[in-house]
Amino acid sequence: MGILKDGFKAPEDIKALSLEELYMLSEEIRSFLVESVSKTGGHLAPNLGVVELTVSLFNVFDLEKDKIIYDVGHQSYVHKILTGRKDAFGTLRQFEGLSGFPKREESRYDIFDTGHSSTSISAALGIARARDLKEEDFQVIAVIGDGALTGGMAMEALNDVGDKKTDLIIVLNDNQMSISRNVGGISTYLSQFRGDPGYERAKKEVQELLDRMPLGKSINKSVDKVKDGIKSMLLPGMLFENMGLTYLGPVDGHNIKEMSKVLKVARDMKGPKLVHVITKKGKGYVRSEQHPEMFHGVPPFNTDNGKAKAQGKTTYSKVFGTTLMEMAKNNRDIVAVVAAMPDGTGLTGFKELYPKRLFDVGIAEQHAVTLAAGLAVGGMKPYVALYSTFLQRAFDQVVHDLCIQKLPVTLCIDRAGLVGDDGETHQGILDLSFLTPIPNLTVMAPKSLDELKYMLYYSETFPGPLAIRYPRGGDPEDFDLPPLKTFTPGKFEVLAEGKDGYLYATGKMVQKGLKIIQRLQAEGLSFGLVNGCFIKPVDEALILQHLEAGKCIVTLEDNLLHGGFGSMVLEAAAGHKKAGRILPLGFRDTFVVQGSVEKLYEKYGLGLETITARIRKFAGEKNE
Ligand SMILES: Cc1ncc(C[n+]2csc(CCOP(=O)(O)OP(=O)(O)O)c2C)c(N)n1
Ligand SMILES: CC(=O)[C@@H](O)[C@H](O)COP(=O)(O)O
Ligand SMILES: [Mg+2]
Repeated sequence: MGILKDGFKAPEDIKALSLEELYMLSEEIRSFLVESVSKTGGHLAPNLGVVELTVSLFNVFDLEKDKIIYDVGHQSYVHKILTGRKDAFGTLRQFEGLSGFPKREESRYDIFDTGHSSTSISAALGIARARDLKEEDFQVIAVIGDGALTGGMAMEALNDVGDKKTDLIIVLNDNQMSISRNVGGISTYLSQFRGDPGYERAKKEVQELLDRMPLGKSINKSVDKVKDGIKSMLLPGMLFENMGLTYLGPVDGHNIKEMSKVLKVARDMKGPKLVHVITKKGKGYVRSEQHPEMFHGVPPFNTDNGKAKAQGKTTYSKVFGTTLMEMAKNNRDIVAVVAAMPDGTGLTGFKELYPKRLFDVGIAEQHAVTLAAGLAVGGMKPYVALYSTFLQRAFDQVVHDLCIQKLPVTLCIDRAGLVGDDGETHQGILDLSFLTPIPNLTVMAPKSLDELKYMLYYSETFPGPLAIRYPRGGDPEDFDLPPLKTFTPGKFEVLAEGKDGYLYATGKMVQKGLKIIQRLQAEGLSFGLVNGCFIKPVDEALILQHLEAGKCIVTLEDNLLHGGFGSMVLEAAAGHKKAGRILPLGFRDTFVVQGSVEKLYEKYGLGLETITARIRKFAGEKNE
């Protein structure tokens, strides 16, 4: 009889379970996760790794009052299962279904919405300080991975927490993995404490020796310094201790008894504490244990062989990676910078071929951009590959470090537009809005996979900061417009002429635009199609030419309207007497929820039918 299945009304019930039952429950959760995520897709390996850790947290803390904040939140599935949401897993990451991240709107047990990395300690600290000011009584726990700990925000928060001695528990889930293998000094530092028996013995002996040594009062100060130095080298967690936190661990995160013991110590101790937990990402399913990076986030897959159910097609990320490799062969100045996502951005091949010319900086988008600026000053030709949503972190670096100095860095903005399943936190619909106002920055978007290749070739000799944005996934098979091969800033590509008006589309919206003008044609409306390959600068001459000829213009983009492509076209036409004949189409002042991309276009008024109807109506309206 399964614990998860029968009469289990977690989270309160967990405390009534014996140790043996807690392990049984963990196994049931694990099987459920593999079965369920194999059908829906989702973040499997991160969750398999935190099963016992989460069960232990529920075993020790009182979820009716204590507050757990999950960093990134991609590992919150176990928490969701234990807080009454198991039956909703069939809808995971689908439209109107269960979110893949903690959502305050979804459950009172979800304390803080996450999705982007390294926010948990700051948020937890804020909640803890509010608690203290209001003289309330509950525990606050931030659960953060070793990857997320590399993010600047986490470091800023650690600096603060230790200084003010706020009561808080940080559970550091150390699995030596970000999405790929974790990188950097923090990761190396943490790995020293992993169960090397020689190290453990030496550490014990040194500790005993140090304990026997007299204290500073009776002996000169330099002995104390030597003692501290030796301690820093050999005692685990001295980095955190020196920052004012009490370090507890390392503890085996799959051992519920040990975990519960250490968590109780942390619970009952005052001040900021860091519990260092060692786990195995992907634990319990052989394929994800062997390839945690492949099972970090997965599409639906076959549990027998771990293979994805749908065929993988050529993606923009892949074209970016292979083109950059090809360019790098003949240009030794080309270097790539990536923030913990070499696989997602298509740079794995580049990393293997040119390990010295690929800088994976960890989850550190701000640093990535300024590092690239420095590389450019040093005479290199840097390409920074970031997802649109994560570039949001580095706005000031793009302004202050790239654009004021006009440095020839190319920002390769992946996952621009809708990404679908990850929802509000991950949709790439803001980049045009925050990039277009930045002086000295040129912004481009290819209409197809092939065109991305030529834009990258173009970027090689581009003299200043350049951003190229492209979407998640690839092109539909039936799209076969030839790529534009040469580019002039501020010059659009006219793909079809129209008698009644023009549809100006940018990026992959050109593909949709083609279908729309064909539909309009069938209804007797003649609309031309323009590829807005430059979002900044726009083709002012063409815009004015069309307006002067009495044509209406409809713009189409997968970005917010404010500050986006349509906004740029409107601005170019501002003051012109026919400026009223422009209809901008995109996302209007909204965050876009989770769901399949096509479903979301429908919901937000950008489905084929809706756009066609809107253009029909607009074209039918009289000129002022
Ligand atoms: C600001 C930001 N950059 C990048 C990502 C993409 N991302 C999601 S999870 C992850 C790895 C996190 O590693 P870790 O915190 O150790 O968690 P694990 O998956 O190992 O459990 C990355 C890079 C993100 N969510 N937010
Ligand atoms: C949680 C997170 O931020 C990433 O794992 C993200 O979900 C990856 O998205 P892609 O699947 O588009 O690479
Ligand atoms: Mg990790």
